[in-house]
Amino acid sequence: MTTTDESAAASAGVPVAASAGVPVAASAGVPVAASAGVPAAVRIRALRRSYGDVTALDGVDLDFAAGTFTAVMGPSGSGKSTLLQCAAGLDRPTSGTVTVDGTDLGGLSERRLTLLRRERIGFVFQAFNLLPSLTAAQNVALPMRLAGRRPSRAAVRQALARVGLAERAGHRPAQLSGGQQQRVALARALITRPAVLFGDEPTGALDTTTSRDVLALLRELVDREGQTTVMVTHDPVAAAYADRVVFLVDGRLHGELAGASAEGVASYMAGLERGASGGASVGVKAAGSVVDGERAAC
Ligand SMILES: Nc1ncnc2c1ncn2[C@@H]1O[C@H](COP(=O)(O)OP(=O)(O)OP(=O)(O)O)[C@@H](O)[C@H]1O
Repeated sequence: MTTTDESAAASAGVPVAASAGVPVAASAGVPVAASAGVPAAVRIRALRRSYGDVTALDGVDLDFAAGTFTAVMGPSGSGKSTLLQCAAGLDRPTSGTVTVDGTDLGGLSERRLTLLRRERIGFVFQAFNLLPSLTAAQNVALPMRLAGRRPSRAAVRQALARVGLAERAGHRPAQLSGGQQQRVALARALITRPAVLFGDEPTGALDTTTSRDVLALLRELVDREGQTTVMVTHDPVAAAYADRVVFLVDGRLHGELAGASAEGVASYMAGLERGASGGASVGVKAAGSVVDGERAAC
């Protein structure tokens, strides 16, 4: 199987994670949404991931509440992609637990983990990873076909309709714009109705306007269908589409903002880049509010 095939297969069904463990003033370490009685689609506890001498994740506790949209930010090398890969079952933690939709990934054999990834987790990448020789419909159906299943035409059509591409089913990637190609990748990730959709810089290869269109679609999928979504991004404007932004620094959770504006996210990031004390604080509940600077000294 080629790398592209593997990516396509991996993107066919995904789980996610959520935030907890960040010192949040009003909820004492409980994620904002979870504290409001929303179950966690992804639960991460004491997550560590080392690569030789490099500690990419250093004890992360986080919940991603069902039906919410979370952005993960932080300086380069802070562990964002590693967090997503571990939460999506694409990488194995050195220690700690990841629970997706009630299943502890650490207890699964490789085969069962692969099955869970296909059925319960969706993943989209910066690169769209579509097979150029296949039509949009065939690309959407590919992961299920690789899993030995044949999705109905109606299911494929519906998946494309959910991302606004019902009329493009017969087009090949080269006949589609970048934004449309990412929408096909989204349809492919969502066809199994995953418990969690993960995106690693899903708009990183798109121009500003197209990027906003894709972000608006992600937001709509959360609002309309309750699609739990977790996205790594470097872009404060992108992060502002999320309900919640969590910040990693040196493999640790540094803080979070709820309902933040792009300016609020940019300000927090600027604080981190100045050396942590500037904008570091933890936001809770009220839209755009920043409450409690407890981790500011990290
Ligand atoms: N497979 C690997 N082997 C060795 N080190 C790795 C591996 N994957 C990640 N790392 C290291 O772990 C740390 C975290 O990497 P990660 O890619 O998760 O960071 P990131 O926040 O996503 O960075 P960026 O924003 O630059 O993409 C880095 O120091 C990185 O070099």
